[in-house]
Amino acid sequence: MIVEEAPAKLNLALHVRARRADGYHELETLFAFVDFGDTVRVAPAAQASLIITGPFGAALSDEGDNLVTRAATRFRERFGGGEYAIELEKHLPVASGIGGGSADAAATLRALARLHGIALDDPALFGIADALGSDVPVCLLGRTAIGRGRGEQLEPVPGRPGTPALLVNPGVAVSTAEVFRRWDGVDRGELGSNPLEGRNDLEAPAITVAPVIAEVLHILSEQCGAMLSRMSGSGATCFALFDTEVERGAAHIALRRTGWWSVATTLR
Ligand SMILES: C[C@](O)(CO)[C@H](O)COP(=O)(O)OP(=O)(O)OC[C@H]1O[C@@H](n2ccc(N)nc2=O)[C@H](O)[C@@H]1O
Ligand SMILES: Nc1ncnc2c1ncn2[C@@H]1O[C@H](COP(=O)(O)OP(=O)(O)OP(=O)(O)O)[C@@H](O)[C@H]1O
Repeated sequence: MIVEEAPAKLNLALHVRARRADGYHELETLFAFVDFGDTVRVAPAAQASLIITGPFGAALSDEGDNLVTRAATRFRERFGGGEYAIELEKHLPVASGIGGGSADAAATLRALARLHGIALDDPALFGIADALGSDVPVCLLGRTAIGRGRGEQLEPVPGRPGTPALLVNPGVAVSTAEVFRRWDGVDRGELGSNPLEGRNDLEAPAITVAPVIAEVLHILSEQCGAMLSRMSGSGATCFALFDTEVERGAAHIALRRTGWWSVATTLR
C-alpha cells in the first residue's frame, strides 16, 4: 500500500488580473503548503473502490464524483494498469479555499505514479493534474511557488518553512466559481517583489457571499504577533502567520472560543 500526504495549500497572496474569454481568471498568486492535510492510501485490488473517513469524510461521502476517483480514472486512461482500493482520510474542510480536493487528486496521482514507476515530473502527469483543476498542478509540485495563468504556470520560489500558522474556517462552504463571478473586474496590480505585502483580491467578493469572513479576518488581525492575516483562495478559510509558536498558541486558544474550525500548523 502507498500512503501519500495531501497537505493544504495556502494562497499567501492572490492577485486577480483579468477575466479571460474562456471564463477563467488570470491570476498571480504565491502558493505555500502547511504541515496539515488529508491522507490518501492506495493499494492494488481486484475491484476499484473508494472509502472516505476522517472528520470531514461524511460531508463528501454522498457525492458520487470525487476528485480522487477522477484522478485515478484519468491516470488509468493515460498510463494503463489495474484497479485500486483507495482510502481518503479527510481532515480538510470541503470547499474552503485550501485546496482539499486538489490536494487529494494530486496525492492520488503521486501514489499511482509511484506504483507505476512514473516520474513525478512526467509532463503527462502534469497534464492530467492541469485538466482536473487550477490548483492540482501546484499540489502535485507540493512546494512554495508563484502561480500565473489560471494558477498552472508555476515558478518555484524559496519558502519560509517552519513559520507558525493558524488556519480558521467559520464553517461556511464557499463556491469558487461564485466568488470569481462577484469579482469587480478591477486589476489592482501585480504581485511585486514581496508577495507577503500583497493582497487576496477574492476577499471582498467572498465576504459578499459569506459576511462572517470579515469577522474571521478581523479577529485574526488583532492577535498578538500575527505578522500577516489573510483569506486563502476563494475562502472561507483564513490564516495568520506568526513570529513565534507561543503567539500562535495564544491565538489558537482565543480562536477556539469562537467555535470555528481552527488548526495550529507550520508552513512547509
Ligand atoms: C482560487 C484558487 O483556489 C486559487 O488558488 C484557485 O484558482 C481555484 O482552483 P480550483 O478550486 O482548482 O478551481 P477550478 O476547479 O479550476 O475552477 C472552479 C471555477 O472557479 C473559477 N476560476 C477558477 C480559477 C481561475 N483562475 N479562474 C476562475 O474563474 C471558474 O469559474 C471555474 O469554473
Ligand atoms: N476529495 C475531495 N475533497 C474535497 N472536495 C471534493 C473532493 N472531490 C470532489 N470535491 C468537490 O469539490 C468541491 C471543491 O472542494 P475543495 O475542498 O477542493 O475546494 P477548495 O478548498 O475551495 O479548493 P480551492 O482552494 O482549490 O478552491 C467540493 O464542493 C466538492 O463537491
